[in-house]
Amino acid sequence: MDEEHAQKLAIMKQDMEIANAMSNIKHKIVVMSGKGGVGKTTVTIKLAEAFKQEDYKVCILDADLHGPNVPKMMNIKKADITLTENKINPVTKAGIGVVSIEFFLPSEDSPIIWRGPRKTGAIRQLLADVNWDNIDILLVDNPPGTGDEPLTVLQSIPNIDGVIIITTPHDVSLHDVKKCINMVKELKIPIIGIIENMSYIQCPKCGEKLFVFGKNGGRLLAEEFGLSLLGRIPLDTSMGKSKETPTIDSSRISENIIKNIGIGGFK
Ligand SMILES: Nc1ncnc2c1ncn2[C@@H]1O[C@H](COP(=O)(O)OP(=O)(O)OP(=O)(O)O)[C@@H](O)[C@H]1O
Repeated sequence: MDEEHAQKLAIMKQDMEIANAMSNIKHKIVVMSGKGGVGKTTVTIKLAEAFKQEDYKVCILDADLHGPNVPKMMNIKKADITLTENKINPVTKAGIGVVSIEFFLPSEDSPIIWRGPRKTGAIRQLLADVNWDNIDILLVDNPPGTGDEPLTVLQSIPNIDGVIIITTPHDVSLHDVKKCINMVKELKIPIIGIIENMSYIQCPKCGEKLFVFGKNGGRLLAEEFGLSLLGRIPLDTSMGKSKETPTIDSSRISENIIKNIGIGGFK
């Protein structure tokens, strides 16, 4: 057998291992953005909390190898990794399961200096080697953009229910997110909808909404692609050192997602 053939066989074998490992997850949702810093991780965590509030068993996969921020934002200081039948168990925090590459780095400041194949290999190995049992909703925090790692996530996870696209009203974010939408469309994966983060600032005194980064960008984007705008999240101006994530009410958005992908009837 030549090397190319052997490689193809190894990929097929791993595909089967991934499909098998993930077969009991009821719903798989991937959260994506065109560029970094728009609040993808924040929204992922807030959605997980909202789903948990509704008694769904939720797990987050932090697939962002270069900036695995989920543990920090969820205040997971030291993750004690346990195994069941040689599979990694998600670390549970506040009733939410978390799997992050950061758990396997020597320290939280250790960078990943790997080239493409090693990174995609690490993502696929995590998918195959985690104990994904007993999960109603898996939320995947995908790295930003349309490169190797987000593509690996989309191509390796079988039967993704859909992708949630995060943007801010800034022109650059709206511009970059279009590429992301087109990539998901090309892969024929459903898009659940768009969430516009940092949409406006609400005056604490009079309640007036100030659209400092532009108005209606998310809505126009949704219209252009025939997608639904799942919600708009204001900028929390009280973000500071005292808290890891902004105060956001994402319950309405999670309800929209549940409606859009027909989750319900199980818990
Ligand atoms: N609605 C909001 N109000 C205030 N601050 C916010 C809001 N959303 C996100 N942030 C803050 O913006 C910063 C970037 O958010 P986050 O890390 O979630 O973005 P990201 O898209 O996941 O970034 P990356 O992909 O580059 O890791 C964080 O400090 C986060 O607390």
